[in-house]
Amino acid sequence: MSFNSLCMNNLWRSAIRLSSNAAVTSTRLVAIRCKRFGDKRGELCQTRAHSNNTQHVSRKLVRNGKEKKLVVFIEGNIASGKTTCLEYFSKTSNIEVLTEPVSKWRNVRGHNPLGLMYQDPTRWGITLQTYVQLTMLDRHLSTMSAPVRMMERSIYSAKYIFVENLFRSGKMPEVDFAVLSEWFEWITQNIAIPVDLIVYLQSSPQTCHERLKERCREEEKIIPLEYLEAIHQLYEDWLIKKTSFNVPAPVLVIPADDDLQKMLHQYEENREKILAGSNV
Ligand SMILES: Nc1ncnc2c1ncn2[C@@H]1O[C@H](COP(=O)(O)OP(=O)(O)O)[C@@H](O)[C@H]1O
Ligand SMILES: Nc1ccn([C@H]2C[C@H](O)[C@@H](COP(=O)(O)O)O2)c(=O)n1
Repeated sequence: MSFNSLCMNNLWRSAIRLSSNAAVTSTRLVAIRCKRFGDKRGELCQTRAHSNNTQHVSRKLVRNGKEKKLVVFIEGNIASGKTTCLEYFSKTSNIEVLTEPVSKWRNVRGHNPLGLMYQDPTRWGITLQTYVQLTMLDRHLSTMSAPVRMMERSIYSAKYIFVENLFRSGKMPEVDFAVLSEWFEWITQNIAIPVDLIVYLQSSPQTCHERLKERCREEEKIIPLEYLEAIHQLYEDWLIKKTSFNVPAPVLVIPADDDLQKMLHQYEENREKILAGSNV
């Protein structure tokens, strides 16, 4: 038996010994280690780590006949209505909602990297995006407290949309982009980021601009329509055309230009699909 196989066997054995309460955390740790050992069988590792009664069913895991937890990312442009959507679903029992940690981005030990980035993206883009990457990873790896997790954006959109936009628009130096890319690649190659479905709130940049002005977040007052158009295009290429970057889960598109009442109706219509982690 090779050294790697020996280590993998020991890891599985110790993971199975862990209590079921620690299942999510242990799955994560084992998945991380599987990747570190160059093992491509991340899903198999997860299955074995859960328990002897675990079986793998399509993209989901079931344990003792019960469905494993489901993770849904809510993606979309700035002010497209992601937080409002999450607030709506947070009223449902059994759904855990994680909003973006914007308050951290506005205040890290008394500094405001979000505000600094909008004032001078070339100087502070790397600072904000490094912190976004860390705080999003922390969100992804936190222990789930409900069967369904709905999470605002992801480490993927941070890189594929926001970092990419800074770089393409000439506002991020090549060296900063290279360092962030190395970090991102290391993280995504070594750590399993659970996701079952991406819900894309597809709104026009004009609608977002109106809503952004209405929300009136101090740091965002200087955002022009062109910025939202660039973010929109990157989202479309990633999640609709699927021509730019890897899409880590099926995508459910919800048109998001309608007024609040109609949007709530649409969320209700899509509730079953979302809770099933399905885009059909
Ligand atoms: N369907 C809607 N129609 C009109 N205004 C909306 C709608 N959804 C959200 N808003 C408002 O638009 C602003 C941005 O919404 P928010 O949910 O914070 O967006 P995001 O989280 O995507 O940035 C908020 O002031 C919110 O009250
Ligand atoms: N990787 C990221 C993620 C978000 N931002 C900015 C965009 C907004 O000003 C703010 C929060 O976004 P919202 O939830 O309102 O869509 O953070 C960024 O610059 N980089």
